[in-house]
Amino acid sequence: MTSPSPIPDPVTLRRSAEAGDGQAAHRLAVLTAMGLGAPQDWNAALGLLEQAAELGFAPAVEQLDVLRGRDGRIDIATWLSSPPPRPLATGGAAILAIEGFLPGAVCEYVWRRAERLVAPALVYDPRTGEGRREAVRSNDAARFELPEMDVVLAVVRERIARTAGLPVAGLEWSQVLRYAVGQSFDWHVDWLDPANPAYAEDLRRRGQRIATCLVYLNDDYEGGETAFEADGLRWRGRKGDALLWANTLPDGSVDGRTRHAGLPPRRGEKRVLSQWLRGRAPRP
Ligand SMILES: O=C(O)CCC(=O)C(=O)O
Ligand SMILES: [Fe+2]
Repeated sequence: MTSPSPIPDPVTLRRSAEAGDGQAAHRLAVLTAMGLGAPQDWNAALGLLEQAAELGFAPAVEQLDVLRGRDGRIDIATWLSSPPPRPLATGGAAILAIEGFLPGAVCEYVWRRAERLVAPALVYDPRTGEGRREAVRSNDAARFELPEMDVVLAVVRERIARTAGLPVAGLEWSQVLRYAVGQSFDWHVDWLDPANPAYAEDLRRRGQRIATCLVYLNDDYEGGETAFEADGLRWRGRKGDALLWANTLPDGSVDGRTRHAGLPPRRGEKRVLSQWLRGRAPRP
């Protein structure tokens, strides 16, 4: 699940950045965008990203290219707001589609970042606190923990949090899932079973996984829908569309109708960003 990655010291990073270290400027931009170890400040984060690019740190140049509009400016207010969600008919479960959630260039960027990190997807084992391989998931996954984070991903996470109306500090590390033909994510729920004592400590510390957001990074495949028990719903987005659903009911209890699966593509490769959202920031 989310092993704590130590937060680098912002003071040391700033010193290194001032001494001409572009990578340090980029790390500081990420922390500032995420509000980790430093107050969250998007304008300061973008300034640091520009500094990193000027210092020759190539990943910063690539991110600025993704974020800049035609006029060369970065409109952060627009980046952090999303098109309105549309409820899908699902017999009461809160499952929303958001068409055009991310521009195609961001989908391509996220996949370029994920491509080098994907490995067989693991299932969380509460006994060990680690992931283990299981037949339920035959797909591959990449997880962006803090050392892998960048400013574009921080923008995407903030946009997801704001759309869901949940604090960004409650987001787990973002993952990208890749399904080759025939690979699937079998029927499952995303919430942690409160009746299973093995999850008690995680639930106390981090709270329930109350929402899930998927962003479809491509659409040149056949099959591969996300299927829900609720209403027999089967949905797949176009490139850049998102699916957002609540795993819990308004009273906080888990919603069994949100059982779902990532069905196998029949042709082509499916790529999706998967974001699990807790309802609050972790406690110590
Ligand atoms: O890929 C899909 O359609 C489903 C993914 C999923 O269930 C998850 O990430 O929790
Ligand atoms: Fe899921």
